Amino acid sequence: VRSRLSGSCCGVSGKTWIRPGGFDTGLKTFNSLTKQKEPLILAREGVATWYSCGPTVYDHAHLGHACSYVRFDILQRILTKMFGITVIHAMVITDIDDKIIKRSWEAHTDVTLFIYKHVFVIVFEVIPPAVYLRVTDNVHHIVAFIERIIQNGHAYATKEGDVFFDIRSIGDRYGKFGGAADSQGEPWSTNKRDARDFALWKPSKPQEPYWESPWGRGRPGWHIECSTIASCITGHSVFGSQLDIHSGGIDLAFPHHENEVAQSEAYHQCGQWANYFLHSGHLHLKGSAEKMSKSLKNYITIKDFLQSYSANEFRMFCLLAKYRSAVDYSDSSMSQARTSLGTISTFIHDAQAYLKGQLQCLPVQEAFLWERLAETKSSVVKALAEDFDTPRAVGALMNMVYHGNCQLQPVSESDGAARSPAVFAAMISYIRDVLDVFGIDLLHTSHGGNLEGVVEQLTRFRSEVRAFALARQDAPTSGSTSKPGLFKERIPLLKACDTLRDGLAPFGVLIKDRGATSTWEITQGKPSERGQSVQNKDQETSS
Ligand SMILES: Nc1ncnc2c1ncn2[C@@H]1O[C@H](COP(=O)(O)OP(=O)(O)OP(=O)(O)O)[C@@H](O)[C@H]1O
Ligand SMILES: [Zn+2]
Repeated sequence: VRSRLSGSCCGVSGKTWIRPGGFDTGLKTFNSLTKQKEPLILAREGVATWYSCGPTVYDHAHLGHACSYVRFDILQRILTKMFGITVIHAMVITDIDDKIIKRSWEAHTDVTLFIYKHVFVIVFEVIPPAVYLRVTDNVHHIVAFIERIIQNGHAYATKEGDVFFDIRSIGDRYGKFGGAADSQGEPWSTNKRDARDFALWKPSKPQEPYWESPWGRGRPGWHIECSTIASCITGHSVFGSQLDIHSGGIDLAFPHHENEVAQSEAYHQCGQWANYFLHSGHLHLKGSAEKMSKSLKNYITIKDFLQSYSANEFRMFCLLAKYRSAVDYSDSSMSQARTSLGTISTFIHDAQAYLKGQLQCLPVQEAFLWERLAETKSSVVKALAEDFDTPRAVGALMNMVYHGNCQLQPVSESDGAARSPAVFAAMISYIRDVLDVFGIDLLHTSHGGNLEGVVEQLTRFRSEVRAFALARQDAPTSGSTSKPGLFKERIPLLKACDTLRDGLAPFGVLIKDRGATSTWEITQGKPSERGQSVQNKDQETSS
């Protein structure tokens, strides 16, 4: 039940988090500002304003970046598709900073946006933000933002053309993310009033790109772009002085988010700018204490990853750990993700075969399965409402799949036993809905859209040939010594059917012969593994 709560964030001193006024979503989320789970209360009913610091990826995008974007994409999809909350997501594209300048600015300004759109949005199907905003398109707003902070008494210009944020001016409000209040964020400059003061504006060196400003030619500091762009775009207030959710990797909490908060609250003269900070844990190579990172050169590129696994499998890998926790990347964790997806996919295909009457089964405990479905639905919602607990939600789904599988006990002759197609149809639909919330599309394969139709036709043809080859000879006439059995001359046809089945397995097409009928599915694993699993499991017609 959503309710209007009273409360105000302005005029607050110190680091105390103020429960926002607005609409209680009924969800709980871990807030880095309080280091505990809090009720998620939004300023406007059914709408979440969400700002995320954009990528700073200039060359090889690595799996750590994908981990961060896919995890937050999953969270946003849950809010939207499970809880009906419209997410307004704005993202800044950093197209000017020290690293870009070093790499020849002109050539690299749009690389980050290109990578984001092509790698994360297209390959990993991350929903793009409502707006991407380039820093270089917004420098005049950044200048105006800094001017206001100076007017409000929270920043100062030096004669060298720097502008620094004045940390002492906000007293004990600096250090909202805890533990880092004494750290020295940027290199010491004799022009600073306090070692912790950080640059809002930097004078440009010769040969560097620059913009005109009241403090001379220069360019924005690192943190100011986010505060400005989240707060006001083209003269209008986008999120205004209040933002519901701000997200980023845990490495960004200090100093970046700390400084964003200081600047924004100094600009808006409010005590609480962003109400919730969501930080995701890092991706590590298994056994490594360090996160996967460009500078440590301990990364796996997206290109290399896609040689072995699919984007769907990576999403499942992300779902199997909580978004806040650090995760280990390894072949075994990826194979766990692959197995989970494979189990779901096989169940869907088997249940479909049952629906079509291709799979004859023992009578099903239908009421029991309806109960499992209802229980799963409520467990999934509960898990996701509790700080987006995706591993628990996937666990509930897998449990339902397990029970569904247990009830699909194939028999060669059904003898007209009662059938329960509706409950299986409902389970399939529900699984698809949940996977859709998570952004996983089981039908989506790299083979292109027509493969399903081709496999269907091929399997049908093969089934007819097999049925013909499996036909039994008439019972021998009395006095004859020969037994009824297969027509000898048709055995090569049966062998050809086996060869076709085994030959398609390495391409991810898994045909299963079930008595006289056959079912098929398209699997998503690596060719070698798919081949193996088929060889091991399914040799019944050759025997
Ligand atoms: N290993 C990782 N796991 C999860 N998120 C990551 C990882 N590495 C980077 N990110 C996230 O990706 C975004 C871009 O990070 P960044 O460009 O700093 O990557 P990086 O490889 O760590 O680079 P550098 O080594 O130069 O710091 C940030 O939001 C950051 O939190
Ligand atoms: Zn930022």
